[in-house]
Amino acid sequence: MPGPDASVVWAPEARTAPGPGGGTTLEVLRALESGPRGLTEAEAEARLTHHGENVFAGRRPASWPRRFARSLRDPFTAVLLGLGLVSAAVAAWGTACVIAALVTVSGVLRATGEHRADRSAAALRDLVATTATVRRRATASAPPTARELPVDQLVPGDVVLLAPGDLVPADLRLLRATGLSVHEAALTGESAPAARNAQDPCLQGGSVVSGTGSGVVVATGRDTVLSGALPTPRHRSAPGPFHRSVNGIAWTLIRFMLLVAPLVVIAGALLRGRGLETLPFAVAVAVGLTPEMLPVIVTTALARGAALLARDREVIVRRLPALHDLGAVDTLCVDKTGTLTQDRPVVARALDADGHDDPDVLRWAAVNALWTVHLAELPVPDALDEAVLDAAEADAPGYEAEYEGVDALPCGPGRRLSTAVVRRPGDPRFALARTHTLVVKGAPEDVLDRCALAPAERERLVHRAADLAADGLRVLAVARAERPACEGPYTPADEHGLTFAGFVALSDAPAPTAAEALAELARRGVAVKVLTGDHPGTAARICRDLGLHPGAVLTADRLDALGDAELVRVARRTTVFARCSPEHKARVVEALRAGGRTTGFLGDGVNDLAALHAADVGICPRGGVDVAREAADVVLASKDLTALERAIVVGRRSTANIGSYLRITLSSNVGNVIAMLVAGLALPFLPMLPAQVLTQNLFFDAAQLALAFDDPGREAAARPAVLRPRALLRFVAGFGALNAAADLATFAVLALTAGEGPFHAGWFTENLLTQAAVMLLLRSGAGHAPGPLRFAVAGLGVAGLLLPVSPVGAALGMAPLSPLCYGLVGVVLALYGAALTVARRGWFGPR
Ligand SMILES: Nc1ncnc2c1ncn2[C@@H]1O[C@H](COP(=O)(O)OP(=O)(O)OP(=O)(O)O)[C@@H](O)[C@H]1O
Repeated sequence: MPGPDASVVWAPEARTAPGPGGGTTLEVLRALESGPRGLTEAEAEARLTHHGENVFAGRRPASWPRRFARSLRDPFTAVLLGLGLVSAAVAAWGTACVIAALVTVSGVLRATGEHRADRSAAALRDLVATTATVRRRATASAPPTARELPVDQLVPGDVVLLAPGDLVPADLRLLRATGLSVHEAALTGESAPAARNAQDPCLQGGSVVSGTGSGVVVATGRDTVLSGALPTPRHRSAPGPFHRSVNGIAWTLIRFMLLVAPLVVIAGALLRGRGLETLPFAVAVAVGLTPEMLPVIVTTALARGAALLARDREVIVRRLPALHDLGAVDTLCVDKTGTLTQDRPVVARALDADGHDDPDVLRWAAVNALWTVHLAELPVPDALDEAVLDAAEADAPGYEAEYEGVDALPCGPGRRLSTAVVRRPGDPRFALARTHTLVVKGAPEDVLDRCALAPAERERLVHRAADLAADGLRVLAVARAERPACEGPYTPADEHGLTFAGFVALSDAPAPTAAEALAELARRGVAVKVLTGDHPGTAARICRDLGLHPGAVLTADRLDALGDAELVRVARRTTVFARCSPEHKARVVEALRAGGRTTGFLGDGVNDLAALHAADVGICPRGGVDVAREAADVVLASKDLTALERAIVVGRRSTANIGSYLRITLSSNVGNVIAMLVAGLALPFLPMLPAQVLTQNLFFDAAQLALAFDDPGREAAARPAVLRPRALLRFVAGFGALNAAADLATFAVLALTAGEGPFHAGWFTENLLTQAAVMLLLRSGAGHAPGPLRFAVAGLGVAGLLLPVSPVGAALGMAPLSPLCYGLVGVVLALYGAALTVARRGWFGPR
């Protein structure tokens, strides 16, 4: 039997298939002027200057002009531009110019906002920047040391060490590999991980699923295969809740606008015998409907929320829309270990098959832990192994010297046991003549399945494990087998016919803030589901201790028996899912989403990757493995539910402000449009000239930017916040009708008391003042409006009163109003304000 390094090969002469750095490994190293000991710091620095940073081409932030150009592709802007072209075609230059101004202002604001948001997001991303373990030397003669380095600092020739959960940071040629398997879905679309051996190429973008290895960097940055193959990083294909809502609203409005413009022209022609001269007015009416500031408000509100969360560095939002989606989350899936518990397990008992304390069981568990940690070269020992080793140091001293390791089969995604193959120390020349001992520890069901046991005895032991688990203990079964020493590496097929040794039970105390955070999440309408790899009994007990009613626990084997449709129903009412593999976690998340739940998933391991991708919002603690952090939309400073709950609140508040904007702008705009359509047909002249409509629109838009800075009040964070197109349209229909009534009353009053010029002025004033009132009364917040909002509302009012009597007003075709008209408009406004207050109470309830 070969020694511990049986599967480790460094074969410099071996030839490989073409790939990064063709030729033998030795040739590659020579060409790169490097070696297995890595570069010196000075060499690396010089290469960094020469090759530039190792930044993935698809991740470079877009430039400002590109962002501006992209903002023109937004559906609203496209419609505005279309309307501008129609105006220019009929030589309505005033309308065309104002539309051009609107498009430019909204595009500049949006591009600038996004640019700034992206810059600060990039700075935040740096806080969670992925690092690689690189082997470098201080000087040519110094010994190599492994250290963590931000991935962008890697250069060709660097020697990188790989471990489970690492992202392959650049294109590599592998020098060593121990049971290394790499997932390269981003490159190959292949969902199963592929085994990688020494000399193989290993491409940037892959993620290490299991095993360890080292490789020399052959290409970085733009030169990697991934940069050449994929211009943009892979992301979820289905739109998230945010895009679904915004798209729904946008398309309803666009359909309405496209209907309104021709309707105005046709109605004008049929009822008033007007010709194409109504077209600019029709265009202005359609423009009046457009919430063209929506992208700007969205970016500002979300960027502000994200900045707020990042201030104390507790939560980092990697994709702005994810903040909205976080506020929309109504179901949060978490694991148990490290989230509900502290992940500091301590051995509580070691028992034999009859339930008597037995230090021998601990000793075997420690032999297993010591040699799996050692031989599998795990970057950090698993917490369970560490606990076993700590306990054995005190209670079973001297176990380290009794055996030496031969091979190890560690735990991995979906594998709930570990095996160490050991032998008595001695002269390795006689190794073949002697025996090897397989020492296995792991989940009781999995270990007992591999033991030679009568069914009744197996059943008895399963129950004993369940009893321990019901006390909230984590339970590991320990077993072993003596085998004649053999050649070749051991495989899971060797794990059979074992002799059961006993159980090690470990306690893991609940996380101190978990109970409070769970209660707070429940109060805020978030259903928490626990998806754990652990025993159902342990999970249920921890949940109960934390005040989370576990109900009937669904174990993975029962989950497997359910069809997709059935799982949708069962997942909704189940709180704890136990013995989950990575696939089970992803399947549960998908079932919850299919059942209409907006689902967040908190996970930090390689095991969690599929579920992080499947969720509406993937959440990972900063200490999670690289691949999990890269897959996550939101990164937490620690695996802390309290910080997550705070982030949900901020997400909801941002959404509430976006909702305020949509409610206010749409109900006011729809009211205006209805009134203008009716008045346009009833009056011998156009109720407002196109330039007047567009000017008031410009003022209203500018003022509404302040809504991104509103305080939406406590109510806004009480329930999951989603922009629901239907509810919004109901609101807009009701409040739009009220607004139209106020406008029509103003028309009636002005038509009876004023000529065309004062009529326009009267309506302009009334319009801006009603809009100011709507901003104050229809916002989400109930308390005092914050400074920016008060300032914007006051500005709108002042513009409404002063502009018509100023030279600008005259240039726009307005003439001053008589005091009587002011008085009458004032009465209409007072009545509107009162009606709005009553209607608001009806909609929002008393506040
Ligand atoms: N180092 C280990 N040695 C032996 N068995 C292990 C080891 N680590 C985990 N296991 C077994 O695998 C099971 C699943 O582990 P996994 O890491 O998937 O989930 P977990 O840590 O128990 O729970 P959670 O999913 O809530 O984090 C454990 O309950 C345990 O039985």
